Parts: sequence; C-alpha cells; structure tokens
Amino acid sequence: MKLSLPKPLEAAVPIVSRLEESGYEAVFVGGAVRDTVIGRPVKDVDIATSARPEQVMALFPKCIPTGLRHGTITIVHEGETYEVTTYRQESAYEDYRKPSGVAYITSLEGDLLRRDFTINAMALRNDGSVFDPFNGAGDIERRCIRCVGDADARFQEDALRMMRAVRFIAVYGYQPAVSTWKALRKHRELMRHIAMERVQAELDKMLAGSDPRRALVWLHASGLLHKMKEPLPLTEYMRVDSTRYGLVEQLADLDCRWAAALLDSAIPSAIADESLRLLKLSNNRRLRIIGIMRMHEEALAAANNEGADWWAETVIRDGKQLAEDWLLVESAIHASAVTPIDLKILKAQLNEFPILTLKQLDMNGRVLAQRLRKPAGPWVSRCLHRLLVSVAGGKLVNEREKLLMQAELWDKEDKSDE
Ligand SMILES: Nc1ccn([C@@H]2O[C@H](COP(=O)(O)OP(=O)(O)OP(=O)(O)O)[C@@H](O)[C@H]2O)c(=O)n1
Repeated sequence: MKLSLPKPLEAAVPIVSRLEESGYEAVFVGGAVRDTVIGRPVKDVDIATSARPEQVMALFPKCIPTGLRHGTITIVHEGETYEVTTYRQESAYEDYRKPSGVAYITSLEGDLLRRDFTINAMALRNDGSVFDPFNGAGDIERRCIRCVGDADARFQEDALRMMRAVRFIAVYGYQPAVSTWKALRKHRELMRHIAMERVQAELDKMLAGSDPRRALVWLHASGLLHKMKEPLPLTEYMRVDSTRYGLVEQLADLDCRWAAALLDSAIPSAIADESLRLLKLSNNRRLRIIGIMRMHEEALAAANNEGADWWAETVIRDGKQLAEDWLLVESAIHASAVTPIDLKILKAQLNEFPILTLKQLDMNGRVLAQRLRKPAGPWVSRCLHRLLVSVAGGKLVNEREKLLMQAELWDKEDKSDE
C-alpha cells in the first residue's frame, strides 16, 4: 500500500529525511498514520526512530527533551512541534507501578508490537509506503478494534488503553474484536491504577466525538468506570439503555455535552458534582456543568409548583450566558419532551427581561434605608434583590418612587406578620 501524505505529514518530511540521511531509520507512527489510512484529518505527528535521544538531539538544534523517560524529544520545525521517540519496548506489568526506565530496541517491528491496537501500530515512510505487520489496515476495513498480539499483556502494560478502546469504538463506530473485549472485561480491576485526570481526558474525548451516545453505551457495557481508584457516585445511576442520551451530539460545546449526558442519565446534580470533583475537572468547568444541571432541577420544581419568579431569579443569580447554555442542553435531551417545561416561553422571556443586575435598578441601599427610616442591615440587600426580581419578572416598573412604595408595602406586611 502506498499513500499520498496529507499536509501535516508532508511538512514533517524534512525531519524524517534528516534522520535517514544520518544513517538512522525513521517513520511516522501512531494516530497520524491511522487517520491517514482511514482518511480522517491528521492532528499530532509522531515520529519513531532507531536513533537514541542524544543522537536525535545532536541532529536538531531546536529541540526540547520533553519525555526523556520515554525516549521522546520534541523537535520544533517551521513553527510546528513533532515528537520523535526512539524505538522501545513497553515496561512489563511487574514494573507497572514502578517504571524501570526505557528499554530501547533496534527493530521497528518491536516498537510497533508494544502499541495498543493494530490500527495504531502501522508505520508510514517518507515515500508513502506503509509497514503494517499486524494488519491494521485490514482491521480498519473490518471496522475492528483489536489489540496488538496478546490483549492481556497490552491492557496490563497500561490500563488506560481500555478507555482508549471504548473511545475508538465510539468515535470511529467500530466493534471490538471478541478477544480484545474479553480481555478488557477481565482486566477492569486495573482501572484503579489510573490517575483520575487521565480518565477525565478520555471521557472528554468520548463526549467531544461524533457519537457520545455510542461512547456512553459501550462505557456502560465495559464496566470500567465502576473500578476506578476513587469510586464515582454517578456509576450507581448508570444503566445500559441505548434509547437514552437524547441528541447530545447536536451540542457544539463540550461542557454542555457533559451536562446533557449527566441529565439524560437522571443523575442528581449533587451526585454529578461529587463525581466531577473526583475526576479533577477544573472548577470553572465543573461549576458550569453543575449550574446547567441545577437549572434543569429548578425548572422541574417550578413547573410543579407554579413558582412564577424562578426564571428571573435563576437568570439574575447565574447570568444570561448560563441560562442560554441550559436552554440549548434542555432542548437536546429527551427529558424536555416528557416534562412540563415550556422552552419557547423561557427563551422569549430571556430576551425580554427589562433588567438583570442591581446596578440597573433605579434604587440603592442608602435611599432605601432613609425612606424606610431603618438602620442599614442585611434587610437592605434582601429588599433590593426582591425589587430586582420583581422588576425583571415584569411585575414592577423600574422607577424610584414606585420601587420605594413597594418596599414600604413589604415592610408593613413584614411588621404585621411579626
Ligand atoms: N496508552 C497508549 C497510548 C498510546 N499508545 C501508542 O502511541 C500512539 C500515540 O498516542 P497518542 O498520541 O496518545 O494517541 P493517538 O493514537 O495519536 O490518538 P489520539 O490523538 O486520538 O489520542 C498511539 O497511536 C499508540 O500507538 C499506546 O500504545 N498506548
């Protein structure tokens, strides 16, 4: 098989040539080759070589020893970065928790043998010829995810590969080979060795892919999330049910996809919050996802008890942007079809709120305290907030005198209640 090189690989040809001219072997490997064979856009370009890291460094003045522990040097060429890694073997399972350093080897085939799946174990030369000792191209044709060689050994070398398998199955719409799936189920327990951040990164890629629904269904079936280092409370809610997960793929934003997937599984926001904390999601992202989920819960509660001001209150508290995110999420998931939330009305109201911040209110704490002849205290901000919600909800006009009269009325009511 001979392929024409896509642009990102073409741009890296001078690096491979330089290594070859110096008497070393050098080839493109990994995801870039897989995506070239499949015909998908290529992202990162990885190069494997028989040259030792110090020999690579001597040839390229602009380089950074980014992963010396794994024999990797990053080379900067015309503004792009390329990872060049010396042929090596994976550390065996016994060394799993205590990597013993790199075992360099001289053969390309040996280097490909340590890789996770056949589709990721092909090499591409400068001239477009493919070296494919494990028939990755055949598995691409069969749409199959298959471990290279012994599946048990591949998963024992790096348990994250089990998550990667689920991701490739989902993102490419492939099926696992029977032996690979059996090994994956057998070694689920190894998930406890994997850092939560790495799991999170894989989940992000699954949800960002073209078929998040497929990813979640296979994730359920794999049972991988049940075996993590720190148990995720959300696994209690996971069910194998392929009719769920609405139209998550309609959402462009990754965090909106997270919120939609969590809501579609009927996971309460508090459970999701705890799970996202354990997955070490950044605070910004977690708060955004949970904010969207809470709006859904509040909308349901309000629809049940006719709480008229909840929408104004929510938008004032969380801001218009989050409210817009929630409306997008809500319309993407099935839940909206069976709940009494009228998204059209909420959407229209969102653009018609006369004001949404205290700054826009024709009133301030000093004027309010003077008029009610009461010393300033926590009541002032409570009253200002109540006025803001009433104006935003269209029940009160934003004029100082009218607002003061309303405040006096509430004050009288409060006194008679006491
Ligand atoms: N746990 C892993 C991770 C990576 N690899 C090998 O290293 C290559 C590069 O890995 P990486 O850049 O992490 O992933 P890609 O396969 O390129 O895919 P993606 O960028 O979509 O994650 C893979 O193709 C595979 O050959 C592996 O064997 N085991």
